[in-house]
Amino acid sequence: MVRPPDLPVLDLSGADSDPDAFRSDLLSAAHDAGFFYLVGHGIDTGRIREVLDLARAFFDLPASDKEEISQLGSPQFRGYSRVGRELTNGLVDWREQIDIGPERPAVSGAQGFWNLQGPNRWPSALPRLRPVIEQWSADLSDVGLRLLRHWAAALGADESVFDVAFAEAPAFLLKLVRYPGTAETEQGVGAHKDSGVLTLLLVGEHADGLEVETAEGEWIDAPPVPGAFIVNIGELLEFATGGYLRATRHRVRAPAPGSDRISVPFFFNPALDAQVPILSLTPELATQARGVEDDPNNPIFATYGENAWKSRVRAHPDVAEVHHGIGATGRASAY
Ligand SMILES: O=C(O)CCC(=O)C(=O)O
Ligand SMILES: [Fe+2]
Repeated sequence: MVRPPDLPVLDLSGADSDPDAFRSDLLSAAHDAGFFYLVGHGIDTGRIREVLDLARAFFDLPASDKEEISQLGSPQFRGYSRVGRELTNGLVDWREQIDIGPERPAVSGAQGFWNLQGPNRWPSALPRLRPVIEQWSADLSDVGLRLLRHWAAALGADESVFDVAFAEAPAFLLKLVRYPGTAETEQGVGAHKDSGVLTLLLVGEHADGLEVETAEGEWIDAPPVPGAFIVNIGELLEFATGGYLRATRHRVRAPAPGSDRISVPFFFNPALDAQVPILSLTPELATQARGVEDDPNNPIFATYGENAWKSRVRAHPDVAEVHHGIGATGRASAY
């Protein structure tokens, strides 16, 4: 039995025939909860199944096949990290994962966030992964851009106001994630906001454990809805709208021993050197904007790459140290 979610469900297939209704729902979903389910997105269930099956197949591989693409071998933070190698709020996240980005050459002599550009690491034991994920990333980027255009229009801006930031070399990030069951910790991934623009999250069947913080500071469950993506706002969209759209904190509870959770988050992000435009809201919307959250432990940078560099270095201090000589900051911080 699928539990009805506490979060809104939006249907993108209705957006062309009745954009006004869709936009108004989109605006309130992203203003209030900052999290919603998206159906009618046009990605068929066979492809969703294939991506989840490939993720499962990867995590079932022997450790040596997974370590072949260890993230420790990538200055760009790409590849596999086993349980124990990632931190949120200074604590270990109980998950293993592959990080994948756009396939581009590394920048020679790169400084700062330009170190995030470079090649992926693909497992030789699972050759089908690369073509499937490359197509998936292209298709989810289209869905992401459609949503952004509806948001722009709903906020009273030109529909294409965000396009330029994504037009050349958008720097998406995709993860295949597995949270093994454990009695050792409750932290699958600790509470955080996503650092980009928006996230399209695919979760496996029965993949419980995602929790979302409400505006009142309570935590509610976001259970899986078959065929739907879970969508949430990233810090840059909060920034672009003076806090009218909410980058909602969320976390994943570690599964009970004997079970696990598979998820495939797709972070739709602009070019590393892009600044997302700050929108001038209509007076009515402006009165409801809450301002960008001012958290001294988690400054939000206007340039996407700086925001991404902040979160990658914090999440993977081992890669930061080995490749970039950055020591652990030791301070509690968002993801
Ligand atoms: O695994 C999930 O369901 C959510 C993961 C997440 O929030 C993240 O990686 O940013
Ligand atoms: Fe997240």
